[in-house]
Amino acid sequence: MDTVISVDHLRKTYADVVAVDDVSFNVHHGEIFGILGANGAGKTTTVEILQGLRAPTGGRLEVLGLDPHRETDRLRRRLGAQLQASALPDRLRVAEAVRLFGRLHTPRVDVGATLEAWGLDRLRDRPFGVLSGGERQRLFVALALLGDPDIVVLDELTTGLDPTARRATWDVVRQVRAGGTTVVLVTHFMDEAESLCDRVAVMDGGQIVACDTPRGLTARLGGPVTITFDVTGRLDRTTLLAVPGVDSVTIDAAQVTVAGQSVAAAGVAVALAEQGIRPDDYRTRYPTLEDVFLSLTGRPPSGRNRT
Ligand SMILES: Nc1ncnc2c1ncn2[C@@H]1O[C@H](COP(=O)(O)OP(=O)(O)OP(=O)(O)O)[C@@H](O)[C@H]1O
Repeated sequence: MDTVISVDHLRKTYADVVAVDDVSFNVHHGEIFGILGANGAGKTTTVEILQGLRAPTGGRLEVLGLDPHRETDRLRRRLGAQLQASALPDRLRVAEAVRLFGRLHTPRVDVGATLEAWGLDRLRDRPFGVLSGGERQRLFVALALLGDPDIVVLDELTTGLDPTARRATWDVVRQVRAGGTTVVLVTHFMDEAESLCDRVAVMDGGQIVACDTPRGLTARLGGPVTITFDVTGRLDRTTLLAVPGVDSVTIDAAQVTVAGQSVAAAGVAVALAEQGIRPDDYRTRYPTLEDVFLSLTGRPPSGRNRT
């Protein structure tokens, strides 16, 4: 597995504020690597250092074998970053934006092919100022990908988008990965990290408190699977307790709650069927990244945007 970014004991202070505190991680070629955390966790500072926009106070880092602080110009050709909304004038048309930013790259950018690749051709004559939030983000991703960089950094790409536009933007990010570009995705949305990222670094108070695949994080830290259902007839509690992976069975009037490891989910359904019980409102709740965040930081995430 090729490492394209390596960060080792990175530290960044602003006067008495420790924004990034002894952070280490690697990003592999071709993955979507998420940096997840609440406001002020140190995410943006970390990715700004990766792009050479800020100097680290301490630690070592390499991006595509380059030192971002000392070899910024060489890195800029290989690392794309998303613009802020304020970077484009409202009257600039979509095709003009692609043409304008395309001039910064060699070889020349094929404007028509770029518009088509990102589903922007029907918007080509529309001024930036009238684009919807999702259309703007699609344009920003297209601009960040001009020049075919090896890595792209996307920071809070879906903030303020409605559920449909968010999902469409996720598809655009998957399209970026499918094209072979490594994505570093900064987000404070748990569901975004969970469904989009191959691996996630959870940041809190300037530190990385966990780094793994979303599934690895939830399996390790997310707590038990919970199965709830309603029954009207008699239920043999001991049979359910004997199901492999079941830790507890609680019966409260007609509602039954079973907690256990993920392996228990199928076993409980089978045990009920064997008892001839047809439960109502049968629900299985698997741990989510939100549970992981809670267990790591002791508080719920600030970025709630479940869809
Ligand atoms: N230029 C600066 N001067 C002083 N403190 C700063 C500066 N930039 C960031 N900070 C502080 O560093 C900490 C980390 O900020 P950072 O922007 O990296 O967090 P973040 O995780 O990206 O947050 P958000 O999701 O709100 O953007 C915060 O406490 C912030 O106030």
